[in-house]
This record gives sequence, C-alpha cells and structure tokens, in this order.
Amino acid sequence: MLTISLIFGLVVALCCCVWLILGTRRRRPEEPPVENGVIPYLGCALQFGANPLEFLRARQKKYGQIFTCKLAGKFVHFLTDPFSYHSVIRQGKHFDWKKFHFSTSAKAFGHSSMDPSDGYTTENLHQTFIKTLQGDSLGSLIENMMENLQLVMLQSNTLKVASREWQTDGLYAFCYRVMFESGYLTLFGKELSSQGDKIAARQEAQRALILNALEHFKEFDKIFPALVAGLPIHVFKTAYSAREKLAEGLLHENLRKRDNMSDLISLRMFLNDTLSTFDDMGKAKTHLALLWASQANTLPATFWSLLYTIRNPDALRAATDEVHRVLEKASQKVSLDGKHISLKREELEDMPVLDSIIKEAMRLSSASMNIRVAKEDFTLHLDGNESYAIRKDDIIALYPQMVHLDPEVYEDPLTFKYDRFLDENGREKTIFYHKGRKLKYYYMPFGSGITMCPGRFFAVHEIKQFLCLLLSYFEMELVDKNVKLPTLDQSRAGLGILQPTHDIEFKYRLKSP
Ligand code: HEM
Repeated sequence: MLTISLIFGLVVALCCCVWLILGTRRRRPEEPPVENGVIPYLGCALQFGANPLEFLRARQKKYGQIFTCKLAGKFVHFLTDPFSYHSVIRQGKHFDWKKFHFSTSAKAFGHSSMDPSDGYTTENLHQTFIKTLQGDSLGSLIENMMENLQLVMLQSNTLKVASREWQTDGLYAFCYRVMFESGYLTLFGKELSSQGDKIAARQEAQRALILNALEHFKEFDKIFPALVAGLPIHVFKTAYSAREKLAEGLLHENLRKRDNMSDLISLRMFLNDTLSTFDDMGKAKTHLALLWASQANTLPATFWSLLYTIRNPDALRAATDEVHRVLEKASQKVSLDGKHISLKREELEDMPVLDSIIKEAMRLSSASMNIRVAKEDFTLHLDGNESYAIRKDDIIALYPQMVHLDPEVYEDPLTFKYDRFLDENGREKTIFYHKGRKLKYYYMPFGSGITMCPGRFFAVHEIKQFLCLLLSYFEMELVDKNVKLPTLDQSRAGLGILQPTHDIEFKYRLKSP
C-alpha cells in the first residue's frame, strides 16, 4: 500500500516538475513581463475567459503597455497602448497573419487547409474576398439585399404583416430571422423554379429551406467559441450534425440549382473546382465558412443598432428624419402595393446619422481580438522608444474593446450617444483623442490592417438598409419602454460582436399608407 502511494506521489511530483520546466516561461532580458497562470496548459485562460476586459485592465495597471499571458498552451503578448497598435498593424514582415486564420477556419468548419503552402489549393482567398465584396461587386450585393429584405419583410410569411394589428416578437429573434433569410438569399441566390411551379408555393419551399438552415446555424454557432478554443466538434453531437446539414445545402450540385448568386460564391465555386483538390463536402464547407462570416457578427450588430435606436427617442427622431430626407431626395415613395423602395449606394452613403448609430452600437458591443503570430524571434518597437524581444511562434494580440470603452477616448463610455460619431456639421466625426494626442486607431470592430474584414462595407450597408426599411414601413415600440438593456454574452469575447444574454420583447405593425 505504502509503495503504491509512494509511486503515485512520485509520478505527480514528476509531472509537476515537467510542467514547471516545459510548460512555464521564464522571462528573459528585454521580454515583456510574463504571467504563466496556475493551471497546467490552460495558464490564465479561465480568468481571461470570465471577463477579458477586466482581466486585461488589471494586468495593464500592474505591468504597463505590454505583457505576456499563457492562454491554453500559447504565449500571448497583449499590447494595450493604442499609440503602439501601428507597430503590429503595419509591421507585416515579422508576422504571419494567415497561419492562425487558416487553421482556425479549417478546425471550425471542417474543410482542408486553405493556405496555399499546405498544397490543397492555389487560390489567393484574400484577393477573392476583396474582388467580390468591394468595388463593383458591392453595388450588386447592396441592390440584391434591398430587394431581398423587402421580400422577406413584406411578401414572404416571415413576418405576420397581413393585418395592421400589433405583432409582438423578440427583437433579437426578429432581427435574426429577417437578416439571416435576406443575407442567405443575397449570398447564395434563390432556387431556380421548375416549370409549372406556382410563385407562392416556390417562395414557401424556399423559406422552409432557409428557416431549416437558420435553426442549424444557431445550433452550430452556439459551440463556435468551443471549436475556436480547440475542442473537437465530435464532442457536440447535435452541433456536428447541424454543421453537416448546413454544408449539404451548400454542395456545388445544390448551389448550381440556384439563380442570382453573389459574385463571391460563384467565383469561389469556380476556384474550388479549378484550383483545389477539395472533395465535394470540403468545397461545401468553405462556403459554410462564408455563411458564418457573413452572418455571425451582422446578426447581433443589427440587433444592437435597432434596440438602441428604438430605445432612444432622440436617435429614433434623427434617424426617421434622415430616412425621410433621403427617400424624398431619391423620389422614392413608401407604398404597400408591391412596388419596392430602391436606394442606390450613393444615397445610402449619404446617411451620417444611421452611420453614427451603427458605429456607436458596435462600439458598445464589439469584443474582437486582433491576432498575429511571430514568424521569427525579433524586436518589437513600440511608441515612445520602448522595445521588447518577441519569440518565434508567440502570439501578439490587440483587444480594441479596451479603447472602445476607455473614458479618456469616449466620454461616459457605457452610454449610447447616437451622435457620438457626428461632428459639428453633422458629418462623420473622425477625430478622437487619448492623453491629448490624436488617435489613429479608435474604432476597430472590423479588425485591422491586412486581416480587416473584407465584408465591412456590405455589413454596414445591409444594417442601414434594414433600419431604413423598418423605419419606413413599420411602427415599432418596446413592450416595456423602461426595459433594462440585456448584458453582453462574454462567452464569445474575442470573436466579434457579442450577442445579448437574453431577448427583449417589442411590437411592430405596418404603418398606415
Ligand atoms: C457587423 C458585421 C461584421 C463584423 C463586425 C465583422 C468583423 C470581422 C472581423 C473582426 C474579422 C476578422 C478580422 C481579423 O481577423 O482581424 C472578419 C473577417 C471576415 N469577414 Fe467580417 N464582419 C462583419 C460582417 C461581414 C460580412 C457581411 C461579410 C461577408 C459578406 C464578412 C466577411 C468576412 C470574411 C470573408 C472574413 C475573413 C477574411 C480573411 O480571413 O481574410 N464579414 N470580419
């Protein structure tokens, strides 16, 4: 008995020694201060995950503008001074931005690596995104989204708008349904009709398919943070099956039956077929990654933008006035006789109040993390002549929520101010200060530099279109006008716009013509 206890004790002691020698890091000269945490492998991951903002603020106070934390086996250098952000965003040569992104995507969606250096494809994804989400392609995305939003809001049975009675719904559920369905149709097009199909029956079949996809998307999205953290999807049976079903709907043989697909998806299909060695399901999963990228942040961002607008009488008045002004200038009339409102890109871009509302809503709800991986040992030069030694394969991270909620940059940072991003002439405000110096990086929900979201222009336009149409066609009220704001679901911190922890009831009805 004694011998077994002794052996067990020795094994535990040995494991602790191995962990102390291999798993913890000793700070070398010139390196940032380091915190190894107390849990083997995880390091500080649990404390960080519980409340990243508080965790980082406390370390910033203790260590200064840069410090290193062990998180799930990786050493992450957090850079907290926004004046030093450029040293990461602009210094491309020491950083690899692809490795982390490609491996995360492959892990979460289940496709083979999209990194050309791994040999499965020669596609330059970055170029594909820029070509098909910006420039001329953006115009057709916006045009189709405007049409699809009105189809979903007014013609399909997604909303109960047949009578003029008030309808009660969860605000998040409402935004989710309308934006998911419209966004899906805009990216992946509509199913081609068979001859003899009645339009109404075709629309209903289409809707049923997308609503099915929506349920699978929710199921899969719930475990997305766990997948990014490295847990295998097979642990989550329902989510795994949801992911596979979503991908099946995006097989090339199914997409070929669809009409009016976005440039993004048609080009990606072509490049999957010509430049890659992916199998059919692998190709479908690369489209699933795009479905996720196009919806996961847009859905909560739309919710926060609408909630803050209808909760704030000044914002609601200013937004409604702006929408009327732009519709009038574009000679567009709101009618319920089937003729849709059409606004061109330039007209949508002439809406500084809606722009400011959307920016402010995202400032308050965004918690993205900008990540780069060190390609080699090198010296990182920060603002104010400080330099630090960085080791190969370490991660450098920026956490812009620290700037978004810094009272020195944004006075009263937790309060929604609809005109925060408007200057004295009512145009976009771009000048913000920190410690008396003008800031370059004050607003970063879309990331930064080379990894900045390529869909950001479309994202802002589609949220603006959604608000514009709702304010034109509907009356809306919160069921409880004094309802408290839902808190932010921190389990997704680091991944983008945070979701609300619970929904808020609101009611809506069509305006009288
Ligand atoms: C409010 C809405 C959105 C937000 C806040 C958002 C934010 C982001 C962020 C933070 C990243 C990662 C940047 C990084 O790693 O540093 C990203 C990547 C990406 N986003 Fe968005 N996004 C939004 C909407 C969209 C939409 C509508 C699309 C497409 C239609 C889109 C397409 C993409 C793609 C393809 C990437 C990956 C880019 C790459 O790996 O090169 N996003 N987005």
